[in-house]
Amino acid sequence: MTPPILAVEGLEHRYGTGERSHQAIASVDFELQAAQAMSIVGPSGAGKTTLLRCLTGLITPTGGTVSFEGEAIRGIPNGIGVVFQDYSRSLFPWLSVLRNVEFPLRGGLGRAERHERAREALSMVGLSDAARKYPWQLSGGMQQRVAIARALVTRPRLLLMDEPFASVDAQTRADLEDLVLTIRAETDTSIVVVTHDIDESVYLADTVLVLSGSPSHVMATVAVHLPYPRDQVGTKRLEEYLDTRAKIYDLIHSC
Ligand SMILES: Nc1ncnc2c1ncn2[C@@H]1O[C@H](COP(=O)(O)OP(=O)(O)OP(=O)(O)O)[C@@H](O)[C@H]1O
Repeated sequence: MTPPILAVEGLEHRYGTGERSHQAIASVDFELQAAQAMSIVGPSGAGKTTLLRCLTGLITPTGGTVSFEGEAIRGIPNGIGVVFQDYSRSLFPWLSVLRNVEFPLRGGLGRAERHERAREALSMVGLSDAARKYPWQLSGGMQQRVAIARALVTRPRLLLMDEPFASVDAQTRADLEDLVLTIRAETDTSIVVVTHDIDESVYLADTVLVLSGSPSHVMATVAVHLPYPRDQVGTKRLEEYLDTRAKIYDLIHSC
């Protein structure tokens, strides 16, 4: 049987040691099957970013395991792409957009293939015309598209995103959410997105993992039974959308 793309078992994380240490995650378990999308929500300080960092291998959890395609992870595994909230700090201002997107391929492929893959990723995020520009010449939403292209350039099987659209305006945010749905439809990439936004959590995912307050555990795993393709107006009018949203809101506010 094919293992889940992501399996998290008994994950706990404590920052520091001794009296001044802080238990951020008490115990978290979940699985994500290939080609599925999951959102992670929870009250502020619940440990969402900590959890995502454990999934990327950037933090080694103090307990439990994270497995990617059946293998326990240590460090960022090949096959995972990551997008952070703060695009302005994650892009290199001295490199053109094309070179930023190519960056994860350095040392691997030949130059022509790197260019081709970067151009393909830029086309996927609708930025083919910006290849020669520099990040600081682009709007915030465009910079975040570049960050997404850079995460996609390695053709990851799993895309992890931490509050990816928290720093852009509402219209740009809606456009970027739709971009994520398009990427998923076109590439079958599995997705985990951490968000503060309950609407976004429902709109983007097949499952919403609701964390309790810190130190966190999983309060509920809510299935989202909304049809694809989704759209910002029609989907958000559906009764299933409104009910799921209300359920998650109640869960978070009962913490
Ligand atoms: N490097 C660190 N050292 C010590 N404590 C930390 C560290 N990073 C986070 N914490 C603490 O761990 C807890 C969880 O933080 P985390 O950022 O993961 O939560 P979050 O759910 O992402 O928060 P928010 O929704 O406000 O972004 C918080 O109490 C935070 O203060």
